Amino acid sequence: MSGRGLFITLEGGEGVGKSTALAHVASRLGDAGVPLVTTREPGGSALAEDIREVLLAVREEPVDDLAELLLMFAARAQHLARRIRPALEAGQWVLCDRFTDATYAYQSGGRELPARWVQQLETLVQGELRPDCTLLLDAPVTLGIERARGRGDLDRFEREQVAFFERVRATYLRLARESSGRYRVIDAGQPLSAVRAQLDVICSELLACENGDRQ
Ligand SMILES: Nc1ncnc2c1ncn2[C@@H]1O[C@H](COP(=O)(O)OP(=O)(O)OP(=O)(O)O)[C@@H](O)[C@H]1O
Ligand SMILES: Cc1cn([C@H]2C[C@H](O)[C@@H](COP(=O)(O)O)O2)c(=O)[nH]c1=O
Repeated sequence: MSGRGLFITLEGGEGVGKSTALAHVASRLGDAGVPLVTTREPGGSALAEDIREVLLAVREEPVDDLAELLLMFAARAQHLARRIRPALEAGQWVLCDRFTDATYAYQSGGRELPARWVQQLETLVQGELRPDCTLLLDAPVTLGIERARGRGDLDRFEREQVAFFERVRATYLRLARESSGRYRVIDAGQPLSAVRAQLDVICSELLACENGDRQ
């Protein structure tokens, strides 16, 4: 494949099914012969995974909101330098579980930090790079929390109040309306078979676009 690979991100609140969806999309694209890197944020490189541990750990000392925002972007800078940019430049597709839209949703929406701080850091850390396509898995907050709780111990974010997650969800839905060309919203409250069917349609569209570009 020539040229830069596609950069696809998966977003959504807690427990909506992003990891499950990512595995399905990766398998569909892999079957179609797409050279693919799957990864996640915060994390995706050794150092960024260390920062993830720091961010998700439940601790006595309250975490300052600005410190949290800066740690998210520190992890992202490393992830971009070590994994995402090299893969895209080599023509591979990158499928990433969360990216900067999560920072808008959680640190600006959830924590209520100014969105312009996120924008400034986005420009500094990413330059022009933005996802080509973002799959937003959307479901009622209580459903996602129920699914997340079914998995056991809760991390520092999963322990937030319902009102926090309602702000996260509202921010994601606003981003999807404002960037409707890039976003595909999936009703993640449906049974897995229906979610998979929606994902299959999106994969076919992405593959058709990419094949069209190459002809
Ligand atoms: N559409 C669905 N219907 C029912 N259960 C689902 C559905 N999608 C995912 N699940 C289940 O819900 C749980 C959470 O799914 P998953 O880990 O994929 O969510 P996630 O969005 O990646 O969560 P988190 O962001 O909290 O890590 C898993 O047990 C998964 O099997
Ligand atoms: C990238 C990013 C993530 N978060 C939060 C959102 C989640 O609660 C955790 C990551 O864990 P998950 O397994 O993906 O659910 O981190 C955030 O607050 N801001 C971000 O930019």
